[in-house]
Amino acid sequence: MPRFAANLSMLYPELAFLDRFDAAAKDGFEGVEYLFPYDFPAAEIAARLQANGLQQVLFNAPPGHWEAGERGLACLPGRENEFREGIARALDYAAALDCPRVHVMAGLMPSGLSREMLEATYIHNLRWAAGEARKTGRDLLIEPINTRDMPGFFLNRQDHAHAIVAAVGEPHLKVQMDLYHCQIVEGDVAMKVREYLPTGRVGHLQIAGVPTRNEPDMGELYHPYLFGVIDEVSAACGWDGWVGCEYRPARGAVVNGTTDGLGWLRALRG
Ligand SMILES: O=C(O)C(=O)[C@@H](O)CO
Ligand SMILES: [Mg+2]
Repeated sequence: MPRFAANLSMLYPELAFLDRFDAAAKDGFEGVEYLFPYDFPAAEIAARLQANGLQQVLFNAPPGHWEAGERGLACLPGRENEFREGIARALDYAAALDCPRVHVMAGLMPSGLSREMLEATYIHNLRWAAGEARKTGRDLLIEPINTRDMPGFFLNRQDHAHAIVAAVGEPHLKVQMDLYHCQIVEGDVAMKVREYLPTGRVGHLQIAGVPTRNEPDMGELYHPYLFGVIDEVSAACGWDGWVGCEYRPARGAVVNGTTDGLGWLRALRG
C-alpha cells in the first residue's frame, strides 16, 4: 500500500486549520501536506506536527497574490525578485517544519507575452530556486495542473514538466504528479505512472476522484488498480514518495465528514 498523506487544505474542512493535524493523526495518517503555512508561526505548526507524530511532507511556496487570483510567479517576467523572496521564505519554513519538498506553482499566462518568453523565465527562475533548495538538501516540485480548474495555468502536461526538469538540469527539481490533473488533461494514467516513476524525477503523487475531486472511490478512475501499479513500480524502481490525498470530502464541512469518507483507505488497510 502506498504511503498516504492527508491534504489539510482540503480534508477536515469543518475544523480550524491547526486542529486538522490532530484529526489526520486520529485517522491514522502519518504525513500531512497543505497549500500554505504562512498565516501561522512555523513553531506553532511544528508543535502540532510533533504532538501528533506527523511528518510534514509538502507545502507550497508563496504564490503571489492568491486572493487576487494569482497562482504562482515562476513563469512571470518582471516578478523575479518577489519569486526569490518567496522561495527564501518557503525554504525557511521547510527547515523549521523539517519538510523535504516544496511545490512551486508556475503561474497563469499573462496576455500579450509569448510562451517562449514565459518558458525562458520559468527555466531561469527554477534553476536559481533549485540551486537554493540543493543547499538545504530539499527538493522543489513543479505540478502540471488542468486548465478546467485553473484556466490559463502555464504547466498542464507531464511531458512538459519533465522537459522543464531536464532543461533546468538540477537534481533537486522534480515533478509533482497529481493523477487527478493527469487524468483530466491526458488520461492513460497507469501507463504514465509506469513511464515516469522510474525516471527518478517524480517527487510526489496526489490523488482524487475524477471529475468531482471527491474521495478516490468516486468517479471514473479505479484507484485500487492504480495503487497496485504504484506499489509494483515502486518496488521495482525504489520510488519511496508519498501520495497526497488532495480531495474535497463529498460530505462537505460536516463533523466526521472526512473520517466517514475514508472507507477506501480502511479497506486498503484491511
Ligand atoms: O491544486 C493542486 O492540485 C495542488 O496540488 C495545489 O498545490 C495547488 O497547486
Ligand atoms: Mg495537486
